[in-house]
This record gives sequence, C-alpha cells and structure tokens, in this order.
Amino acid sequence: MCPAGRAGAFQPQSQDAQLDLEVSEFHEETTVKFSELSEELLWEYIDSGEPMDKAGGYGIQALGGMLVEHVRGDFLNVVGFPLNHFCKKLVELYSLPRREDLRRVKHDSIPPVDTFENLSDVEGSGSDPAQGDDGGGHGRAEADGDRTQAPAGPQGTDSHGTGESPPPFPAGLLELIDGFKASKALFVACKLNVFDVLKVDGPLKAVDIAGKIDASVCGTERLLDVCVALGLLEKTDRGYRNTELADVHLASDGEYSLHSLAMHSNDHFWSLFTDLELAVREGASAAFGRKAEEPVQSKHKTLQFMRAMHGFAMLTARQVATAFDLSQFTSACDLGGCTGALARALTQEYPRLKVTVFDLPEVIEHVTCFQPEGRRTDRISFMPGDFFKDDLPEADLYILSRILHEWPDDKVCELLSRVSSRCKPGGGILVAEKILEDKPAARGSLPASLNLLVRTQGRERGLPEYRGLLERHGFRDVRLAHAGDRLDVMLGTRASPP
Ligand SMILES: C[S@@+](CC[C@H](N)C(=O)[O-])C[C@H]1O[C@@H](n2cnc3c(N)ncnc32)[C@H](O)[C@@H]1O
Repeated sequence: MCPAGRAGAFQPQSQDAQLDLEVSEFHEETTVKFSELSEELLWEYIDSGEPMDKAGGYGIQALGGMLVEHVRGDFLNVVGFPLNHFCKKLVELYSLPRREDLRRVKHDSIPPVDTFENLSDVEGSGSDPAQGDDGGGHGRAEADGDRTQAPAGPQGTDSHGTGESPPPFPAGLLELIDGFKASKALFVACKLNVFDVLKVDGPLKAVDIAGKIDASVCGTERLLDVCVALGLLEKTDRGYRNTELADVHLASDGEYSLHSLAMHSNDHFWSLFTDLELAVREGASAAFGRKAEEPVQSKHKTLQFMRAMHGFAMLTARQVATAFDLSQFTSACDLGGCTGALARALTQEYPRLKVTVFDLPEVIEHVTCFQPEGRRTDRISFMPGDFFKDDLPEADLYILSRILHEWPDDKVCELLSRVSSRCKPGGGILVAEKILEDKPAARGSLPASLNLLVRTQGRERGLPEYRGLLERHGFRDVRLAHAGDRLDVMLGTRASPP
C-alpha cells in the first residue's frame, strides 16, 4: 500500500499495476483505486510535469467516476477534482477513442457510476497486463462476464474480425437463474410483515419500516427496492407503499390474502425444493418415504396449511361452483373440503343445496377460525374422518377438489371406488383439478409436476386419463369445463350398476 500522501496533494508513490492515492484532506485516510484503463493515461499525464492543482477531489460523483474502480474510506474526501481541466489535458495528450468504440459499463463503486470502456483498448491487444492473455484476445470483457454484449463486427465476426460473433445475450435465461431470489424476497417481505405495515401506515421511509419490522435499515432498504422491482411496492417521495396487488393479496388480512400461501411456500416448499435433485434421481416414492418419517404436524403448521389452502380456494371457489349448473343436486359432500370455502360458494350459488365438508380430524378441529361472522349457515356441516378408512357421508353429489393429483394411481382408484360405491345411480361426481394439456406447457406457466414430486406421491393427469379413471369406477357422461386459469372441472354421473 502506498504511504499516505501530503494532504491536498496528488502523490502517486509507485507505478505498479494499480495506482493508489492517499487523500486525507479533511477526514480519515482515504484510498482511491483507479481503474486500470485510466492508469496509463494518468501516468502519462503526471509524467508530463503538469501540476495537479487541487488534489483531494476529482469529480468522482460525476464523470470522474470513470477513473475510479473503488474508494476505501470517506467518499466525500475524494469529491472536488478539477475534472474539466483534467479532461482538456487528456484531450491534448491523446487522441481519444471514437464515441462508437465506447460502451457504458456500470461499476459498483460508491455511489454506482457508469463508466465508458474503450473496446479497442480492452480486447485483443494484450496491452492490459492485469487481464493476462489466453491467446484468444478476450481481455476484460470476457473476464467480467459481459463479453456477449460487445457489438459484433460485420460478417458475423467480433469487433476485430478474429472469430465468431457471440450468441445473443441470454437475458431470459439469466432471469430464470435469478428467479429464485424474487420468490424468496417476496416470502421474506411477507414473513417480516412489510405489506401489513405498509397497508396500515404507508407510505413510509425505509428507516421507519425497518423500525416497525425490527430489521436492519440497509437490509430493509434492499428488500424494499427488490419488491419495487417485482411490482409489489411503489417508491414515492414520501416513501414506500403497497401496490394494489400487495394490499389485496400479500397483506395477511383480507378475504383474498395469499400471505399464508407465501408463508407455507417459504416454510415448507422452499426446503422441499432443495431436495429436488434427489427426488428427480430417486422418484417420488423415495422422496416421500423420507418425508413420511417427519413428526406429526403441529397446530401452527396445520393452521398455516389451512390458511394457504383457504387463500387459494377463496379465489377459485365461485368459478368451480358455477362451472356447471348443479341446481339438480340437494346434498353434496366435499371430500377434503378443508376450511369450507367451496362449500360456502356452493350454498351461496344454490339455495337448496346442503354441503357436508369431510376432512381429517386435525383440520376440522380448526374450521371455526375460517367461518366469517354473520355468514354462517346451517346448510354447511363439518365431519371429521379419513376418506380412505371411514364411512363417507351420504350425498347426491361428491366433490373432489384438488385431491386426486396428490395421490398415486392405486390410492386414486381406492378413493374413487369408495365414492362410487356410496354414490347412488344418477348421483354426480365433481372433480376439480388442473388438467395436464397434450401440448407442452405455455412458456411461463409451470406445471405443478415438480412440486408434486418433492412433496407427494401424486402427479398431474390429462383429460383422457381422468375420464378413463371415472368411467372405470362407474361414472359416465364425463364433461369438462374450465374454471379460470388454474383449475378445470369435470362432472360425471353415476351409472346404474349393470
Ligand atoms: C390440497 S387440499 C385441498 C383442499 C380443498 N379441497 C381445496 O380445493 O382447496 C387437500 C385436502 O384434503 C385433506 N385430506 C388429505 N387426506 C385426507 C384423508 N385421508 N381424509 C380426508 N381428508 C384428507 C387435507 O386435509 C386437505 O384439506
């Protein structure tokens, strides 16, 4: 490291690969590392004997940033270099590169600055000792992982005509690689109740939000800015505030909140996905076998799971209830009906219909938490039980909403066979699932198949397969309707036994 220079003086001590300046005019020692690109220019300038009049600052906050790779110490120590004078001198000394040969590069200095790099200096010449030479003349652009942005020369060659032009920059692929950060940022913002705080008190500055969520200011600010980039928050002069999307779906209250789904994904699915490689190698059964050894779910986990299911069901229930005209049925049994969200939509839609929600005892125990005050109806009842073991309630319509995809074929057959033997001829079966399409999934809409692989033994199925399963278990006239983007609904009629 260079010894400290005289305050206010520009005193480089050595002509190593890097040029260090000590500027201690006002505050503690400050070191500036100049970018290698400017180093040669600076030495030439210094060697010319021209006095550097007022050292200690060189407009680093503006164009001077192009000279600087990083600053250690007080950034303000550095501000004030006579940049215009300096640039004029540089122009006198050198014929500067043409504008089209320059490209802008963002350096993560303090604060971040755009600098210009002269591609013809960077690539190929081997004049930059710090870059080494791999024989391919790649230089800095490749070293910083940015090479594919360099403009290609004519005839599909690079700017020097020495090789093949790089492929188009794979921005989409890089976004995909980065995508996990987006979902984790959303989960953490939910977990820290950022959206709740802003729903009540927003807009707020980062420091105030940090105080309310008991987190560091620098960490909070970065998280908030990522949420802005994700379209979950807006940044205004008065601070950060929720977008409508966050207000409705990411705050923990509200009828259509998906806050618990985000929490369930964070606390449960996120860790399961770390085993994805294993699940792909070994298959669902092996992955599920290990998971099955986990201890029984706590009340907290059960409630979180129920809230997660409830949030999704609240958004889809009406579409499922109205996918077909079900007015001919007077009693329905929603198997695995969880919090009763679909049952409520059905009773609202069909005034004659009574619905029994059948679910595991540990779920039924908590259903009262999900019954909105003043909207309870005696047309909905809850019954605890295991649909693989216990007698199924009597009904003329059996509903399986988001149940079958969770189970392997043998369990699906077992369940359908139990429903079929309980259902009277002329009775119905309503199955709500996301039907696997023949054509490959549209870009951006991920099938749930990997999700199911890491956490269940089940799988998604196509319409022919569902239809075949229902027909094999005595249901005929299987019809399909769509219930929004996320669910399809099939309705079949119990045939009379032959
Ligand atoms: C994926 S959730 C679907 C919830 C709801 N039907 C919906 O569409 O939102 C599966 C439900 O099935 C219930 N379930 C799982 N195994 C069950 C069993 N053996 N007997 C009864 N219910 C069961 C779960 O407790 C859970 O409520």
